Amino acid sequence: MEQFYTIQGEGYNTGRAAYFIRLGGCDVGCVWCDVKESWPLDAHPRQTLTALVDAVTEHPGRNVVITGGEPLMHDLGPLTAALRAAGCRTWIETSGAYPLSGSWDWICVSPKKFKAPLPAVLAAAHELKIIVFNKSDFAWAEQHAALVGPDCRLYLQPEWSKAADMMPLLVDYVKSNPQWQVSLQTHKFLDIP
Ligand SMILES: C[S@@+](CC[C@H](N)C(=O)[O-])C[C@H]1O[C@@H](n2cnc3c(N)ncnc32)[C@H](O)[C@@H]1O
Ligand SMILES: Nc1nc2[nH]cc(C(=O)O)c2c(=O)[nH]1
Ligand code: SF4
Ligand SMILES: [Mg+2]
Repeated sequence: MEQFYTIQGEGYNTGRAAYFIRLGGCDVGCVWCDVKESWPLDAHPRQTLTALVDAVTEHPGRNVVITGGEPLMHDLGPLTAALRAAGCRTWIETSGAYPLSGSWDWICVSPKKFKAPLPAVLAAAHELKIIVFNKSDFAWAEQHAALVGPDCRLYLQPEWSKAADMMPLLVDYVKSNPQWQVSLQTHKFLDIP
């Protein structure tokens, strides 16, 4: 759908330069999704792997984030193999609702109520990023934290439109439950893609 070289705004890799490849297609249906234009599967132009990798390597950064839409609706084996062959690190942003494909250096799973994450994807996560939209989401976050591996990093990220209301609760929650960290969508404050 789109591609851009920017700074990873969220989660564990916040602040690192990264090339983003946003793949079209998502049927998860989050009411608050900040990229609903990505939902149609076939509305976006197709590109060859060679063209994509060439575009990535025009920039000095070698971190590549595959996002969407829901990127795991596609078989990501060929894309991640081509990126790794070009010396890139492969990172994914996924809801976990579809089976894992591809080879990954960093897997961020952000599970959704609208379409449950698969246990195997949660088990493979390096990072669990829960979007906090209302106060019931803390208990929901703990249910998912029980399903990830022992070394998985745990993040609570406010839903953008509710951030002002939820931040005080989120701060108190992390102070009381320090296994969790706060993640903010810092690119939105920086006004970059
Ligand atoms: C647009 S999604 C694409 C990847 C994948 N479909 C997913 O949901 O993880 C990228 C990240 O943005 C988060 N996100 C989407 N809309 C948001 C919003 N309104 N506020 C905060 N985070 C949001 C998602 O939870 C996910 O972690
Ligand atoms: N800068 C920046 N960081 C991000 N981290 C996750 C994003 C996404 O939409 O997947 C995103 C994004 O859209 N922009
Ligand atoms: S799973 Fe991701 S892309 Fe799909 S609707 Fe939810 S936030 Fe948007
Ligand atoms: Mg985004």
